[in-house]
Amino acid sequence: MEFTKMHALGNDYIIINEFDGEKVKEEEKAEFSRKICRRGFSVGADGVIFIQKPTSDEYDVRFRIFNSDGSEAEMCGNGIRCFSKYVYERIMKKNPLRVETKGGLRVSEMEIEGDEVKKIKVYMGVPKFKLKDIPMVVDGYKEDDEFLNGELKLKNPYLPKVKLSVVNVGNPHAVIFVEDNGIDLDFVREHLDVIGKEIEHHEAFPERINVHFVKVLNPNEIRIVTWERGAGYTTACGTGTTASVIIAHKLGKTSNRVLAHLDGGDLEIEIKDDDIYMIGDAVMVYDAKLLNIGW
Ligand SMILES: N[C@@H](CCC[C@H](N)C(=O)O)C(=O)O
Repeated sequence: MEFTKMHALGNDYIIINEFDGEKVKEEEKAEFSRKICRRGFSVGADGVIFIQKPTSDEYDVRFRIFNSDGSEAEMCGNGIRCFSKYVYERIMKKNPLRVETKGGLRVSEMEIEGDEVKKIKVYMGVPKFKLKDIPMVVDGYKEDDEFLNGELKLKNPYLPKVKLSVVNVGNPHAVIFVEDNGIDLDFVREHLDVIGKEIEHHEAFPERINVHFVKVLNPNEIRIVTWERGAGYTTACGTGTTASVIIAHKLGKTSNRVLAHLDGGDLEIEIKDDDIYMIGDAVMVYDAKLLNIGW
């Protein structure tokens, strides 16, 4: 099977082109993704992206994303930039590109030089804040309530409780401002695999959650360290950056245009009235043929 390895800010994906036909059977996609993402034993990646024909005329193309643990996510910001570049350069010269995702319609507008996509601006849909839309279940809150800088009890020995905010931008995110929790990003890095994992799997989140630790540097810049649902630590998360800026803006911490500094590089988020845009690039690393998926 042929595949392409791509990344955006070090968040790396295996792209499988199924536009002209299925290459991995539907019932095998989860197991296939888990195996092929295993670093050292197989190709290794944070996830797998399948390019498919859309299910209705409303869209040009369909985006599917599986995390490295085999779970299917609704959306992926870095992934959709990789996907859009691949689709434009190799499948259809459509710009803007209307993409069907499990999280709803996303529109990619590409900056082109020659035949190459240099920059991608993605319309990120309408964020949802109600607990029923995350989903989140927590004592004292009703399903139509929002959870903004609310307190959640934890069981790990390093951080017994955390103030966090939640938003769904297609997929669910918990945003934690370090300055509101009396911690810094060095502390976060030291204990990320314990604290990140605990929040991802917390009983308050029946579908698990992506977790982002954010430091506001000034109204136009933030720093983020991410723990992803289904993938653990990653160098960057596009939907997570979008979620972090939406929450920071809603809490009055930042302006409507923010440059986010992530471990893998920088990403720009713009809020224009109710519309949210993510602006960044993507890199095609190599094309290859899979000989042995590993185990
Ligand atoms: N890295 C992604 C998000 C991938 C999906 C996520 N782990 C989830 O399960 O929701 C991004 O760039 O947005």
